[in-house]
Amino acid sequence: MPHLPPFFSKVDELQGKFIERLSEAVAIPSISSEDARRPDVVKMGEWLAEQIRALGGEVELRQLGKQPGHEHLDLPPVLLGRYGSDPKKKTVLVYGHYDVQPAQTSDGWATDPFKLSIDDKDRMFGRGSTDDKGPVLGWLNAIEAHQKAGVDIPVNLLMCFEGMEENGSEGLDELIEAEAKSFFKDADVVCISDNYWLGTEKPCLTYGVRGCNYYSVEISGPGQDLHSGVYGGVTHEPMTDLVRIMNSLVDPDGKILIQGIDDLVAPLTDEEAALYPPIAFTMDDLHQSLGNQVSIYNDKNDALKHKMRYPSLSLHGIEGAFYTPGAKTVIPAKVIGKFSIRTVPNMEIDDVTKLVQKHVEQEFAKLKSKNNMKFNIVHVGKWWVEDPNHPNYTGAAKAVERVFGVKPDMTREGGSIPVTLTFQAQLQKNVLLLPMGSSTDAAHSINEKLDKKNYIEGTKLLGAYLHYVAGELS
Ligand SMILES: C[C@H](N)C(=O)N[C@@H](Cc1c[nH]cn1)C(=O)O
Ligand SMILES: [Zn+2]
Ligand SMILES: [Zn+2]
Repeated sequence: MPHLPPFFSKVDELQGKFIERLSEAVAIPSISSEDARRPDVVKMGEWLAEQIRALGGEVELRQLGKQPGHEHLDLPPVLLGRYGSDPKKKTVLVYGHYDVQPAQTSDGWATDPFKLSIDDKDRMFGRGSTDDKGPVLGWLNAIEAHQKAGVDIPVNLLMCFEGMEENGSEGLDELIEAEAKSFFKDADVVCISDNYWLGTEKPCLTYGVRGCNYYSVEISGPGQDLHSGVYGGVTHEPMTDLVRIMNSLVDPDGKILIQGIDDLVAPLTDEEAALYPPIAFTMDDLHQSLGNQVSIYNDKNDALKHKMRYPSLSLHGIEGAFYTPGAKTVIPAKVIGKFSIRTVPNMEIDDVTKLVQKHVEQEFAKLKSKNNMKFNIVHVGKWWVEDPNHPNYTGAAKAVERVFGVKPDMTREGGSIPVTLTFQAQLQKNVLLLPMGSSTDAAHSINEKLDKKNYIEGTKLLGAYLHYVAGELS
């Protein structure tokens, strides 16, 4: 691969510009789950489109109409881009997302979440730095470094960047289905950079994700919030009901308490169990990324299995609860509890939902409360597992070895990327997850960051992958 050294040198030379590009992106608070931020999500899509056009790519911002259930809101557009259309070359479809999770300084951030701040260890802090603005910009950086180094990109690139990934990817499945035989028809393989290494030193290739079924339980009763001194003891309290229901879902050791859920999980075979011990992952890696020694399991292999191949149930929050500092003596009139289940093979979305709904209804009935309970499905997305012996993976493994000098670990991601399954099913093409960020990046959390090294070497990796996958596919 004689073209790679000049490309790598150009990436190093341009790193200041690439960091500036990330800094501009982080400054746009494109939070897809907050209605008031929707204009910023749109602005982010437009900014990205301009960046790609400036590099010579063709871009369409495809409008998706109104957001189901929020008809006052337009969905952010999906960016469909193309760079190169040489019929002699193979075509790689890359996907990423330009929306981010919510963030406020008051959540506990050490710096402004929407201002990229670089510390003395070259850690670049900012919402979206690792999830997923850094990796998305990695593709653009790779194009620019090729151009400026005078190195031809050996594949055509199709780009699909969405603005609703953190909010259920609304509208995307329909778009992919509609465009499978038109915009996406030339794709030979799919590559997604939107997950994380298991530790901080060793890259990985990821061939599976867990699904995510997200639910809410709404309990309402009194006509308005009440004074707990005047009405405490004489009314059924929505919060008391809700806390009981939420408490019934999962135990402190992470065991899901909903009857029938465990029966849906594919049994662990000896062959699969043998995959975990060789993975370069230690309990120290886990504790470092958790920020404390609070792991449920003491054994690395148990921890890996519960990250990758067993389901989990997490309690996320209670809307309507009194949560600010102080001691307000209120009885909230309506509260909405939110929780999700990360699903794994062979859990079908609807089977899980039926069990969860039945459980919640039974638990509420046990309370004999006069309040009202509503169970809602917020969004769902299925798990995905891919064949890691495909040229898409062998090409990526060679790129990792070239850039990092090690063979990658083969992992399954505990998080969810709903579009993986849609691409696999609709395009019938192999899908690869090629992460840029590390386990300590704190995606979705306060102080999210991307290490400068991961961003710059990750840009080299994405570029090198295009060369190696072209070789493997030809
Ligand atoms: C792994 C990916 N970067 C990610 O963060 N995905 C989200 C997707 C999601 C599902 N429900 C809401 N967002 C995740 O795993 O939480
Ligand atoms: Zn995310
Ligand atoms: Zn993401």
